[in-house]
Amino acid sequence: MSDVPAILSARTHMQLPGNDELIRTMPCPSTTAMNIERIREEVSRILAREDDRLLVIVGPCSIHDPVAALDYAHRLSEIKAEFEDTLCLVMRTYFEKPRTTVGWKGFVYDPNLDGSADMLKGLTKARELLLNINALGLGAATEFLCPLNALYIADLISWGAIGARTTESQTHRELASALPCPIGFKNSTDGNIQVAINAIQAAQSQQIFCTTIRNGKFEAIESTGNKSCHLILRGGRKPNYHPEDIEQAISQLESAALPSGIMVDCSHGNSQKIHSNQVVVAGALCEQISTGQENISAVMIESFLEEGSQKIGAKENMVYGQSITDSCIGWTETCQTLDMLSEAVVRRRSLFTAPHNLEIELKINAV
Ligand SMILES: O=C[C@H](O)[C@H](O)COP(=O)(O)O
Ligand SMILES: C=C(OP(=O)(O)O)C(=O)O
Repeated sequence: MSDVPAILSARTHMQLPGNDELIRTMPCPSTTAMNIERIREEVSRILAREDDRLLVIVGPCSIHDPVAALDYAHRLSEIKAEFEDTLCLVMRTYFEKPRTTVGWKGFVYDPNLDGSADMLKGLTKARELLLNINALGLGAATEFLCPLNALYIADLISWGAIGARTTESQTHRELASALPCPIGFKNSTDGNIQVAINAIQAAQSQQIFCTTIRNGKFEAIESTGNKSCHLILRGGRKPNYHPEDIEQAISQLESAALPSGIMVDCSHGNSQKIHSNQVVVAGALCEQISTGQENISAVMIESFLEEGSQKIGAKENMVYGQSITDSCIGWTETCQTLDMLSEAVVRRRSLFTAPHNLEIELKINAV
């Protein structure tokens, strides 16, 4: 007979190691840790508008196949240097998916895609993939959804999101207040941006909350407060990437005395979940950036090797490098979109620097 009182109506699915135990067996090498720290600082500076480049969080809607994800990471790291002067590229590596009702909850929950829910494998393979991606010198971005799962990977993340469905959650704001990387809060699914602004204020503050970080034991911890938090406009009932939406967001941020560097998500409510619309949204952002909109500091793009999406099916029938959650733009459109964003940054820069030959700068960047 168990001496533990029945607290939850649940039974053990599988035992998991503590986060510190997994990290001890799969440590982050010190050179990688230093690089992650450097990328976090770069990202923070861009969001604080101390660096006029654009942060671009780009990659699949979700990770489901680590081989295809690493393949994508190789491609991204190869073109990263080309854009270094205008764009800071960080790869989306989303291992957990928030669901409107139910559905596949992501790689850490179900890496075999068959409902067997081998979370030990999911957490281990997620960490392995992050170590491999970071070893390429490429930063990784993720959505922090389960506050406990976060503890297994947060040391390998350069930028994190709190999603539209959890921005209003106190638990997530507490977690964000302790996370070691810049965090973006999305507006809610109906388009309310005030909840994200409230979240930024909460996450910037010191918070005391319960978690486990050592030997699987729980403790109350006191966070420092995360000063590098920002707003993500992801659209809602209607898109919110137009100039008047950006102005409205700036005014609400300024009223709350918060820094006004904004990320715009080209997908989700802004694309109305039609992947090709992401290019249209990016084009509209480029128009604003080129004409001097300085508050657009970052964009998010859902992109994978192949455009579109597919349903989970028999392994042999699945398309390599295609999303199994929201549909993504493909690699060719991704490169074209990055070119367009880069050019917009050059044009914006030219508006704020001493007169010079813009055409020459654009040519130099294109080489
Ligand atoms: O980004 C992915 C999805 O938009 C998010 O997980 C919600 O998906 P769902 O509405 O299909 O559950
Ligand atoms: C789920 C996501 O976004 P949102 O929270 O905006 O729906 C996402 O970026 O994968």
